[in-house]
Amino acid sequence: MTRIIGLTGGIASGKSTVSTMFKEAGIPVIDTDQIAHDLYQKGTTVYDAIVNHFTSDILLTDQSINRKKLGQIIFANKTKRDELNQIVHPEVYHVVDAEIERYKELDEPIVVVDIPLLFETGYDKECDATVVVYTNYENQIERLISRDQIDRDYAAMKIDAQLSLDAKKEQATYVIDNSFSILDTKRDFNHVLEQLEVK
Ligand SMILES: CC(C)(COP(=O)(O)OP(=O)(O)OC[C@H]1O[C@@H](n2cnc3c(N)ncnc32)[C@H](O)[C@@H]1O)[C@@H](O)C(=O)NCCC(=O)NCCS
Ligand SMILES: Nc1ncnc2c1ncn2[C@@H]1O[C@H](COP(=O)(O)OP(=O)(O)OP(=O)(O)O)[C@@H](O)[C@H]1O
Repeated sequence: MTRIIGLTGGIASGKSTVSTMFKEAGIPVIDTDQIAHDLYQKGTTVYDAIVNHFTSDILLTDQSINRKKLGQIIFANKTKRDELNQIVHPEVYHVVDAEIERYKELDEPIVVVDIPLLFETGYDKECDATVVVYTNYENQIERLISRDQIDRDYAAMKIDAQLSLDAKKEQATYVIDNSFSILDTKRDFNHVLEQLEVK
């Protein structure tokens, strides 16, 4: 029986940091950001649907999708964000479901699905347990500013595009606090592995 663990957090809370820890523990991770990224390649139905909806204004000179510009559009406008989500999410979850079936055929004991919008899309209902990577709002802002080289207002806009981290924490089976050092986070992570009885 393959157990499905939904991994989420807030933007820049540390999902990828914890996702790497699962991989280092030998646990397969399905990364929905990466799946969405791959679906954006020129020639896919998602690429065509996005260009059709948002026009070629969101293309770079090499005809690839200008992720930065698309981000600026959708993080500032909920209607456009919902429209992009309606184009992308069904295709992402189609790939996720196929990946999970493959792991079930391999009789993999546990699979982690890294989904930024786990609760927003209701995919937590498909999981046997959920893990929320938590940090405080100020940390999220600071990390976004330094990682994405954006200003405070845009960082706040990106954070506000999701359910609050406190709300996600409330719904989580397990919470990993990623507010301090990576060593502290690793301690929380190892505790979650024990709870999941991963040998
Ligand atoms: C807006 C886009 C172009 C920005 O691309 P960029 O390379 O700058 O960021 P990346 O894809 O790595 O996402 C970074 C983080 O942004 C947040 N985020 C991404 N999409 C969304 C969204 N639709 N709503 C809320 N937060 C989002 C997540 O926390 C994600 O981890 C891209 O995120 C996108 O296409 N999003 C729509 C598809 C989606 O919802 N992806 C999330 C996983 S299914
Ligand atoms: N404990 C920590 N202390 C300091 N910086 C951290 C910590 N954890 C993560 N970071 C940094 O914060 C940024 C966000 O981390 P990470 O990419 O893991 O978050 P994420 O939730 O996957 O982000 P996104 O939602 O954008 O995919 C990165 O630049 C990372 O190096």
